[in-house]
Formats: sequence, structure tokens, C-alpha cells
Amino acid sequence: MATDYISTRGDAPALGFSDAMLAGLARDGGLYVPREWPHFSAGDIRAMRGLSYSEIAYRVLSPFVGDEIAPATLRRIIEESYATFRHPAVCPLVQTGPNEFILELFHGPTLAFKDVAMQLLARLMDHVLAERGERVTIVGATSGDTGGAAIEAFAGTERADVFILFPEGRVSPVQQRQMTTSGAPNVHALAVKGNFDDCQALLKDMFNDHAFRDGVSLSGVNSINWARVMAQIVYYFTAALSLGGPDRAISFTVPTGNFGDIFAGYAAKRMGLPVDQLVIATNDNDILARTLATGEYATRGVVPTTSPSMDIQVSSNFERLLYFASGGNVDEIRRYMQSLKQSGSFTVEEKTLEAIRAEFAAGRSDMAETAGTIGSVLEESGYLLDPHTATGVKVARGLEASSAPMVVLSTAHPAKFPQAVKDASGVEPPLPAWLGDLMERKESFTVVPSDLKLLQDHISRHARAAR
Ligand SMILES: Cc1ncc(COP(=O)(O)O)c(C=O)c1O
Ligand SMILES: N[C@@H](CCOP(=O)(O)O)C(=O)O
Repeated sequence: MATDYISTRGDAPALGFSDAMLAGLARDGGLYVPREWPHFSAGDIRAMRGLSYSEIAYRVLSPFVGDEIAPATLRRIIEESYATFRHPAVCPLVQTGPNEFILELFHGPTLAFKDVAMQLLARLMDHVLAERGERVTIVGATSGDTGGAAIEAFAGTERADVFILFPEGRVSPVQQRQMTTSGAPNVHALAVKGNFDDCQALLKDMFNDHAFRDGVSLSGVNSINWARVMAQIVYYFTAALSLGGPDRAISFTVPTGNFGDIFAGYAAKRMGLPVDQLVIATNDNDILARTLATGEYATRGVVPTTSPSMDIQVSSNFERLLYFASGGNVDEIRRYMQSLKQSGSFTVEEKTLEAIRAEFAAGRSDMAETAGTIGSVLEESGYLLDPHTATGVKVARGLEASSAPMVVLSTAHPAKFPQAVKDASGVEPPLPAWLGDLMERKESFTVVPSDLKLLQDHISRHARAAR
């Protein structure tokens, strides 16, 4: 039985998979979540052993998609999506300690975990839009990786124009080039004078302006889009299966910013995957670690770090967790989100906080600790971490010892952050040969102020879907 999707704020129509995917943000400002979690028994999971990544993806994702896409079509779309990855296992595991494993999620076209979902999302959207004869305007906010992945996945498509808002001067040079050198006529890179939180707030304001939203047929590819999170559930299953799951529980530590990746781990657990610990790893922008410790979700200014993709204070998908942890109490969620908008903070109810603490642990790694971890892991095992992954390793290593294998999600290739990696280890990781000329490609982008009206005008003028 397929599920439909409901808003975390309870005041938007429930939608089927395709509509929820094209909608992105719900019309009441909330995030779509599945009304029911599909369930996989231990037997169902065992039956996935030895299957390819694509086949496991097909089994895990089918119940979320339901009968809206024909099974053979869904299979083909999944296979084509993961054929773009340059490792036969798609998301391989590498052992770096007696009980420590790195889940490499960076073998896709832009060297970050975003490709895992974006390659699939672009194909799913294109399929649905082609069937309906429709066109959309995609606006995305990025701290560096979502933007490049979206541009790579949607470049050249006839059915979508893509506008990516990135914080000017706060992404790595490699990340910037991945966004500004595509040359595709449907791609628009916009350098916003602000930080990632400003970009994401502008994006949400565009969705909440219904006249603008409908006027340009707005759609989103950030993890506000359920299909993004859905695709990320798969690698929790494949990693667990490689390490003896479902017959033993596995722990995961996830470098976290917008909370989409770790929410996918929570979803996997809700679907029946035995998970021991789910650990949130933050950099100096540690709002989530502080919230778990104190119950106060209180934003502070964003601090630029050597793991820039995690320089986030307003963690979008935390709303999805609050929804489930509160038992689906939409009034509670609306209260939190109103307070966040008005005062930049809210206090999590005791019961909700307890429910969150029962599922998650959290820790932070500051820049010096992250650099130290890159150096020490290289020395111990010859493995070169990127700064985001190193944040995860540092936090995982600070936990009490456990017999469950610990999988740290490696969210980016070290070559995306060569300066930070070189400063920490003395080794400057080269880009793979197929991206070797990236830094010589011609850039094209527009610098824009952090101003909703000006941006909306810019997008309306350039979007082919604008009416
Ligand atoms: C390299 C990298 N690591 C970690 C994160 C954090 O992931 P999430 O936002 O899903 O928590 C991001 C950005 O989202 C990222 O680009
Ligand atoms: N770190 C992200 C921030 C946006 O996250 P998303 O998962 O909501 O798209 C990035 O690299 O842009």
C-alpha cells in the first residue's frame, strides 16, 4: 500500500508522491512527510543481501512512489541515475578502524552525497513533467554542494529552469566553479550577499508567496523536497546489509547541517532497519548539539568554517523530526516555527525533547579538532578525509565504546576542499581527471542582494515557465 504525504503544519492538502515532489514546500510553509512509514521485516531486509544498489533502491523506494510511476519505468530511472556513479558499489564502505567504517557517498558527478538523491530526483521530475506536459522553475539554496549537484543533474533539460542561490564568498572555489561553469542556458547561478540561512529564508519566502509561486510554477530541489530525503534512505540499508544487518544493529554518525541526511537515517529506522545509535555531528555551528543538550533551539550568527557546507543555523529538516517526535502535533510545530521566525528561537516541549533524545546523540567538532582528525586519520590508516567527514569521525570517536559497528557518512570528496585538507594534512588532494579543467572553465554568475522582491523580479524575467 502506497502512502500519501501530509504537511508538518497540518494546513495544506495531502498529496500523492508526484505532486508532493513537484510542490517541494507545502503551501502552509510546512514540509511534506509520509502519512505512513512503509515497513520492512527482518526477512524482507535479509532478502536484499547481495543485490545491486539499484535493486535495493527499487525495493526501498517503491512503497513511497506507489503506482504513480510504472514499476519498469521506476527501475529504469533508478538504474540510469546510479549508472552516473564512478564506483561499482555506488556508495562503498571503507574500514578505517577496528569498528569504524566510512560510507563514501561522493562517487557521483559532483563529488558530494547530494548526487545520490539529485541524480534520481532530476530524472523522476523530468518523467512526471513530460507526462503532464508541464514546465517548472526550480529555485534552490545552497551552502555549496546542493547547488552544484542540482546544476549538474538539471543542466540542459527543457522542462526546468534552475536558479541557485549561494552565499557570496562562502563556498569553496571548487564548489563555486561547479555552479558557475555549466554554460547551460537553463541554469542561473546567483551569488547572494548573505549567508546560507539568508538564501534558505529567501527560498522559503518565495514558496510562501503564492502569487509568485504559481506565477513561475515554482519547484524545489533542496531537502525540503521529500523525494530528496527519500533517496537518501537507501544507503542506510545498503551499508547495514554490508555489515551484517538486519541481524545486528549498526550505528551511524552523520555530518549535519540542514538535517536531511540524518533524517533519512531516522526514516530507515522507522521502516524497520535495526539502527543502534544515530549521531548528529556538527561543526562550530552547533545549534543541533545545543538543542539536544538544553532543549533551546536558539540561532546565533553563522560562523564561517573549514566545513562550509555545514555552516547552517536554521536546520530545515529538524521540523520533520519535531513533527514525529511530538506525535504529529501540528499546533506545537506551528508554534515553534512562528517563534523561530519572530525571535530566532523556540523551546522544545519536554516530552518532544525526550522523544528526540531517545533516538539521537549529538556532538560537535570545532575547526582545530576537525583539522587534527584529518591529520591523525591519514597517519593511522592512510585515508584522507574531507573536513565534513572529519567532523563526523571526531564526534564518533568521542562516544562511549559500543559493540555496534560505527558507520560515518562521508559526505564529500576531499578534493572539493583542497586548501582546508592541505592545511590539516600537508596533502593537497587533486580533482579526478574528468574534472581536471574545472578551475580553468569560464565562470558566469550574477551577484544579487539578499532582497526578496529583487530576486523574484530577476527570476520572473528569466524563467521560461513564468506566465
Ligand atoms: C559535504 C556536506 N556534508 C554535510 C552536509 C549536511 O547535510 P544535511 O544538510 O543533510 O544535514 C552538507 C549539506 O547539506 C554537505 O554538503
Ligand atoms: N549543505 C547543503 C545545504 C542545503 O541542504 P539541502 O540538503 O537542504 O539541499 C548544500 O550543500 O547546499
